[in-house]
Amino acid sequence: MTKIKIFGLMTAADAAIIIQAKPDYAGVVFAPGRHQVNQDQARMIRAALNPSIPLVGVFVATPIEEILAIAQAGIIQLVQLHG
Ligand SMILES: O=C(O)c1ccccc1N[C@@H]1O[C@H](COP(=O)(O)O)[C@@H](O)[C@H]1O
Repeated sequence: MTKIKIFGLMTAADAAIIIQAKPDYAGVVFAPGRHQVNQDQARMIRAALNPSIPLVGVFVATPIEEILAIAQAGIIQLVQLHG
């Protein structure tokens, strides 16, 4: 079954729009680039999202301890290791 992820959320306002689209997943990018967010931004996005939409964190060459800390804080529900 096809699943849809909308990624690149950067603000709580983005999350409010995403809720209406009802994707299977939403994604935030912690890797450097134009979509990059920090933990505080990601926490606000998580809080603004519908709880039924899992938030995926995209990481590139990030120390596992940092990824685990973000996941264990409940900011993201899934980890995407990119590259
Ligand atoms: O989109 C980004 O800014 C980004 C930056 C660094 C790593 C991953 C990024 N996005 C994620 O990668 C996929 C797209 O991958 P590809 O371009 O097809 O290789 C996208 O779905 C985001 O999850």
